[in-house]
Amino acid sequence: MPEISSVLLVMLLILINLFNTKHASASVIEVQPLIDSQSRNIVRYCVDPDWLPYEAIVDGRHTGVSSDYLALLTKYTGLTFMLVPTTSWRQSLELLKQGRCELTPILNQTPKRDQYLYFSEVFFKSPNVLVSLKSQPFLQGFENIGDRLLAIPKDYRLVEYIQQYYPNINTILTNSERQGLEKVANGEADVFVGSMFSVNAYIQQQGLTSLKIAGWGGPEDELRMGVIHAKQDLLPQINAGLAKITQADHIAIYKKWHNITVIEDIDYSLVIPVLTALGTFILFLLYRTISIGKYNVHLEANNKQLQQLQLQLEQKNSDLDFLAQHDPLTKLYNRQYFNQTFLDTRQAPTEQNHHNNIGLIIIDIDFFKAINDKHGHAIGDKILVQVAQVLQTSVRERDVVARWGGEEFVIVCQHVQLINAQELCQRITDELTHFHFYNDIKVTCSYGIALLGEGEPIEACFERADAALFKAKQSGRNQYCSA
Ligand SMILES: Nc1nc2c(ncn2[C@@H]2O[C@H](COP(=O)(O)OP(=O)(O)OP(=O)(O)O)[C@@H](O)[C@H]2O)c(=O)[nH]1
Repeated sequence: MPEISSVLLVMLLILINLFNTKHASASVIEVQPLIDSQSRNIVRYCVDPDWLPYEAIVDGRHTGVSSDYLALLTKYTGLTFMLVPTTSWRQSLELLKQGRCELTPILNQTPKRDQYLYFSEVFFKSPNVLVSLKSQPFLQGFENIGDRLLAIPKDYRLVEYIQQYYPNINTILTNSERQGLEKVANGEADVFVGSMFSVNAYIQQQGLTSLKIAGWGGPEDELRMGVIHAKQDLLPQINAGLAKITQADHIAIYKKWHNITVIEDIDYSLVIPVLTALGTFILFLLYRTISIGKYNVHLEANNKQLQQLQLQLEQKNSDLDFLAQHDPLTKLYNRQYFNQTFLDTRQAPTEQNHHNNIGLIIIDIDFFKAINDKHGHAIGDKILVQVAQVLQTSVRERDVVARWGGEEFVIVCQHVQLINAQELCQRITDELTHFHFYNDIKVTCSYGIALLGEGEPIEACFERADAALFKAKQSGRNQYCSA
């Protein structure tokens, strides 16, 4: 992760640098038009058009460190500086030699240049550095260059320096610092020597990240302004102006143009494993997401199935509950329900039962065997169902009708007197008379009535009702008897 962060940091620094450079290029010295070429206040000057951050010509305008210093000199000397545009440093030097330029604002002093220029005091210093591919060892200085091919911009002070002090070094002259650096990056030269500030700027602008600073390159640059011999009278004014430049001004210019940033090459040996690991992790996440998605679909289907099974189970349970308490043929309560509810002998008769005035009616279909015999058992079943309907519709809502077994039924009435139970039996008899049974079969019933006595067990009451039924049968059927 630190590697990724440093890559991002370097990208950020490059962007900042580009912004600064662009911003800076807008900071140009405004050159006043030449009104009177003989005027003492107008100084024509030439620059290196391609030597950022020291100086350059961008869109026909002078920019860079020397541009800012000339702006200060304009303020402190009253001189007006007018740029004579050139396309190369060599051309600028030629124009200076010819007197068509009177000043150049930033350069090193050399014996050759002394022949046609006078130099101001030093106002800017910068070390020179050796630049090589990262694969090269650290060279420390010119002593360790050996057989390597050294690129130097032509007409730069360093050419004279190398020729004088290291004549055995193999050199190749380039048109500019930019071209020299590109030759090293391309492998056409092994080492380049140039000013640290401008080297750094070019490496960043061109993205030459395969290069590194491999050592110091000779004496540091001591940069001055140069005026042609014919204009030597300008020199005191210029030195006086330079002397007025405050430390704060120097630092401001230095900060504005000096942004040395060591550009780290992307370490692909680390980036590739990191990307591979990241890719693997993303693939794993993808696989996991797909698997979970499939599992969820499967789970959802299972849940639906489970819900359906649960519904079926609830239905079955409900059916079972119903069957446990009801007669499957007539759907009336069955004998088990009746016993559990009314005839549980373990329960003593309660006060509640007595207060409720419970009446029991046992009902038995007359001559049902003959119906079965004559019309068949299936019709017999249908008759049982129809009798059950008649009983159910004849009772009040709170009365309970149950099939006791065979062709026998029981009705449990609450809050009844004997007369009410007898009326109920009569009502049922009337209903049966008018009811249209299958095959126009005539159906009658006999009834045994008993009211629950005070303190009497329900069981005993039931036996009395049964005895009353027997009596009704004995008395000719189709009638009720009370016990
Ligand atoms: N179809 C049908 N017949 C049943 C069912 N349960 C009992 N039976 C019949 O009911 C008849 C009862 O006959 P019996 O006990 O002799 O009584 P009965 O013929 O009704 O005569 P009485 O009660 O004396 O009037 C028998 O033939 C049983 O087979 C049933 O669920 N369906």
